[in-house]
Amino acid sequence: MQVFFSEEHRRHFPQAELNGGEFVTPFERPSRVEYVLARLNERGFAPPVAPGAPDMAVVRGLHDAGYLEFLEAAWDEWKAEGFAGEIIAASFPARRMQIARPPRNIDGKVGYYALASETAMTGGTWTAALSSVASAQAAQRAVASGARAAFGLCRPPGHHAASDMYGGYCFINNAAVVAQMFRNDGADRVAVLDIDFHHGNGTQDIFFDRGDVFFASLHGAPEDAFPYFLGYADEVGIGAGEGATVNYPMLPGTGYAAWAEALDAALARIKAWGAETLVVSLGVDAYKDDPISFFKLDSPDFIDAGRRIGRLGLPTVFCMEGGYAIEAVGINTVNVLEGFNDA
Ligand SMILES: NCCCNCCCCCS
Ligand SMILES: [Zn+2]
Repeated sequence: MQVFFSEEHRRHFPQAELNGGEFVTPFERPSRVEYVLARLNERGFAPPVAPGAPDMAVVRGLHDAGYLEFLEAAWDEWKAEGFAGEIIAASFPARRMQIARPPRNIDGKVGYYALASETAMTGGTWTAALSSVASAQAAQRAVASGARAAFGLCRPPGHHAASDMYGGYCFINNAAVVAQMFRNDGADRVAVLDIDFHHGNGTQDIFFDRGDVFFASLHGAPEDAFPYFLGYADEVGIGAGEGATVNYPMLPGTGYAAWAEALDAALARIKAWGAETLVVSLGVDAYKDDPISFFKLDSPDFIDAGRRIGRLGLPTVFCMEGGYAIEAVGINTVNVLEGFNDA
């Protein structure tokens, strides 16, 4: 399985994340991918290939133009406003306010486009996000050219990014871009399976009213887990998309047996729906020692999960999402890939 990865991810490393009223070292940090790279090498994967420039046409087809302009210009505008720190959202369009009118002021614009305050942006975030989606796109092209599967070692992740929202460490929705590329290549039905601990609110939102891309997510129940405000089991899609979204929210302490039941249910739905290609939002923060999650999967469970996904028998692109138990993120991520390869 070919891996695609860009060193440009390093341009995104905020100095702080707001967590529990403190500024801490961001959980989503560059060393995460170093552990994945080391494990890939240890397990004999071919050296990762650096992607070329991103194909912005498909990115623009999924993300709002104003949002992309905001992401690209934010740092300069933030600095021009005289702010000394990194970009952190502080004012949000809350209930019964004007939620569809972006302010002119950059502080207001940041809050308009952000879904949470934990995700800081720096002068290198935009470039890093472009390199991340370029890795995902290169993985899609490898599969579109005949490979059974490929892995976009994407950093920053993407599944929380909606067409016009960033947060949860995400800016451009890599998995959604890959799904759209499969559609553009002629696949009538594409499925996205999100096994990250956190609900892929951005991916769901992008495809919620579409009947050509199926979205299935296993995640911490929104009552208890970020992103909190999406991911309920009664969210099934609207309009042409009705029946093309399925959510499996699960409670704190969920172990692999129950999680695997949800995985099998999701895989059965994807198969019954008639998906021709599969995109996996590969987060491994369902791991028992993950610092910001509450499931209890152990490392061998990720091998079995990969095997179950592989048995679906679909051309598959894996996009790296979360996983914050830094010492284990490499083992757990590569375990999924190896389980898939063994299927
Ligand atoms: N400060 C702890 C809350 C975490 N909030 C963002 C989580 C994003 C996960 C991305 S996979
Ligand atoms: Zn996550």
